[in-house]
Amino acid sequence: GYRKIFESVEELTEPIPAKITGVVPSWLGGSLLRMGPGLFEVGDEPFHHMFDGLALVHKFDLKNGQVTYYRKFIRSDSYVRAMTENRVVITEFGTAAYPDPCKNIFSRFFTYFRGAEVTDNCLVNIYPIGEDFYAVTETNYITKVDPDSLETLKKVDLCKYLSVNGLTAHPHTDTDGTIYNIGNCFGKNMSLKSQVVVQLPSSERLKPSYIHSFGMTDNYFVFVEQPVKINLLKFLTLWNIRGATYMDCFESNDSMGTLFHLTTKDPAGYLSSHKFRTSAFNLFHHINAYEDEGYVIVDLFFSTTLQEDQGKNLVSLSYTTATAVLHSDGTIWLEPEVLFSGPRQAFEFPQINYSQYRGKKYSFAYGLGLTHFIPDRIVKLNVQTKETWVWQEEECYPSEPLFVPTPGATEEDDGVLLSVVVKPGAERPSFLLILDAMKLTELARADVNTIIPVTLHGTYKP
Ligand SMILES: CCCCCCCCCCCCCCCC(=O)OC/C=C(C)/C=C/C=C(C)/C=C/C1=C(C)CCCC1(C)C
Ligand SMILES: [Fe+2]
Repeated sequence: GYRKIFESVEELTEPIPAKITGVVPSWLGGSLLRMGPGLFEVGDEPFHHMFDGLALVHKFDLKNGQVTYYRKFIRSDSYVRAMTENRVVITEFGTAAYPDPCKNIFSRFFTYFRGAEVTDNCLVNIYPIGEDFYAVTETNYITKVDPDSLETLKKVDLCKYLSVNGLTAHPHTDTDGTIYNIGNCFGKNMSLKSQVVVQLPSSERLKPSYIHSFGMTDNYFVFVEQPVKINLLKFLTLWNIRGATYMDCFESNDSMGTLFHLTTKDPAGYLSSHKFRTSAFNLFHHINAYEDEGYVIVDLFFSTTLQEDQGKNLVSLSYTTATAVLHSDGTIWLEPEVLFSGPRQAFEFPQINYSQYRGKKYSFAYGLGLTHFIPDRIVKLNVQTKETWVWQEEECYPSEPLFVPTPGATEEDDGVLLSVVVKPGAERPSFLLILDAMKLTELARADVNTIIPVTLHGTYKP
């Protein structure tokens, strides 16, 4: 059944009404916007990686207890040119584009020397910058989208404002509206066209680490330099080679372990003089980070083999078994406290009550539970007590749950969780699920008569 969420669909010409079961809270008025792949092949050419399909933006509108669903393909260059030429024209993360066989040898020769084009297939996330909404991937191209009509408005090249080769799809928004993000700059000079708060030299100059997200507290940024590396020499040489993709430039450094960098957030940002290290792990998503009693606590999802280290533990916080041991070479070795783990089980795509608890001491993380990489449940985790709650239903494939607080709420988990669930065998095979975030019980579902392919991340626009 889960294969259905990786199959191509058509966009809609107008919003379709959903059939409501249960009661949608009367205060819940707004739009849930989500991004994901929607076309998994072009003509007879398949995309080879599950996150390569062409970007589809989805919207559930909630108003007066009623719900509608709408979706449109983003008119990125990746999409428009694929539709025009009926083949994959721009190389995606794990899918190579081949030169047009109809072009003569001279124009193929010039395409070769112009280099391959960087993808603008913004399927990973959609978030607001001021009043506007941008669909993003991890390259320098972001795409402005009308959140009402879902029309593609314009492609923006961030290289015009910043010296970055790419940046994460997970920026942080501060209480004053400032948006912080982290990107890789492969050249030496950072441009001053936008404010650079802090620069972190890569521990291997020609092999920066892959970064998918970062942590932010009131005063610090947390950057985890993981052993998943982008080999720049491979990147430069492979780029023009037939059949090569971004994925081919990735490699693993088996000896470096993982480095934590702590930097201050003020405009004269500086790096902590301590080097924090731990065993090798692979990281996509930070959950939250905060300061407490002079410590910075960092919660994240990762996969690793844990080690124990001997020495005096510098952590005296009463509520954690995480340790930090000072070594004679001046580095501090970190060992985590495990909040959740299970064989073949993952807890990923984390969300919190972001507007009120980002960077603050908090209790609740919500996420997608996966079994063997198949998303099959929604999980709530109390990161202080390790208590968990689960929502699960037979043959159902949910998406990352977004937390929306009840207006005027005083409790951290007073609100709802919104998740797009696909139930392939059902008469109406997808629904927007609205859960009570406290108990993880169902308040309502809004069934639609179309399959909704996998979505990665999104935003709730009140
Ligand atoms: C929702 C359920 C899905 C089920 C799948 C199971 C997943 C298992 C859990 C894993 C954790 C989730 C990870 C999510 C990762 C994600 O969002 O992936 C999407 C990322 C994309 C499409 C990244 C694209 C990055 C590109 C094109 C980067 C290009 C670059 C380089 C590699 C080096 C040079 C710079 C540049 C051009 C930026
Ligand atoms: Fe992500």
